Amino acid sequence: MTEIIDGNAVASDIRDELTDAIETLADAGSRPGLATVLMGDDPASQTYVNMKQRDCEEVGIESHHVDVDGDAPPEKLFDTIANLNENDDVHGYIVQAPVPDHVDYRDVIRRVDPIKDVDGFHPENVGRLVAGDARFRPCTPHGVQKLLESAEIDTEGKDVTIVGRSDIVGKPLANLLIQKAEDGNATVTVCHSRTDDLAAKTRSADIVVAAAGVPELIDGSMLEDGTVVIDVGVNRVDADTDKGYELVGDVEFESAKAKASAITPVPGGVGPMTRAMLLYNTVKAAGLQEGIDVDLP
Ligand SMILES: Nc1nc2c(c(=O)[nH]1)N[C@@H](CN(C=O)c1ccc(C(=O)N[C@@H](CCC(=O)O)C(=O)O)cc1)CN2
Repeated sequence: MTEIIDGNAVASDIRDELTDAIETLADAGSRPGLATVLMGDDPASQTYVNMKQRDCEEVGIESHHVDVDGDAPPEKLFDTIANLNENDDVHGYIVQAPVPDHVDYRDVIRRVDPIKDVDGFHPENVGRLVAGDARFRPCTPHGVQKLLESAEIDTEGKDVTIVGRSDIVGKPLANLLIQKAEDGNATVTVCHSRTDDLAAKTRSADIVVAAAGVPELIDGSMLEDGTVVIDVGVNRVDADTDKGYELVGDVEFESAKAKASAITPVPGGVGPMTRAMLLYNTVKAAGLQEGIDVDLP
């Protein structure tokens, strides 16, 4: 029987456990604050930002939000960032990606105070992660690690093929999984759009992480029996539904499930974990800035 790894359930457990840490902060007179910044009106980004705010409310994190006009000059976004860096009520914030084409996301990230960079994207935090001393693990890779742990899937000595080399998922996840750590010690192959014979790389893996942003790129014919399949993709494809689209992963679920020993669904797999780990990083940021020790799950 193939195990379906339930990201909604694991994320809910993490939110419950974070509540204790949030109480510790409250006892010491502090309430963690998270701000989301959205430039433009990308519908998927609006959904994610709304969900992040709802998650904050559920666990007792104060949420703030700033909308920046999609046609505004980059300086408008940089001013918003400067204000958030100075705002003591905001312990962490994220600038939702993607930003409009006329803004270079790297210019944005460099301006975020690294201690408030709860996405873990600032070069200082990337450097720390690569050096094995992560301050904030990026939310999706950390969520993938927590999902594997929840399903008791050990990465030690395993061959992991990551399909996708993004700064948000592929690169940081590869770095985390090769680390000398209980949730690392894997042998990692990172594939991308120029990889020759992708199927050979996925077939040779114990664990496949699909994070290419290409709907149903990986199907069962590309997997050996018993592979663990983690699907990071959340793609909106046109469909005859109320919303006019349906959510599809980077994995063709039914054929992959027939081969996999365990698999994450879309929706309800990695997505909710990305949001839960953002709450985790926010609580961690609040503890660091307030000088309060908090127990994190
Ligand atoms: N600043 C950032 N921008 C982006 C990140 C990020 O980590 N930081 N990651 C992705 C998108 N993402 C986070 O914002 C994200 C993706 C998916 C979900 C999610 O909960 N998905 C649900 C379905 C939601 C729906 O109904 O559409 C699921 O998979 O079950 C949350 C966050 C890009 N940008």
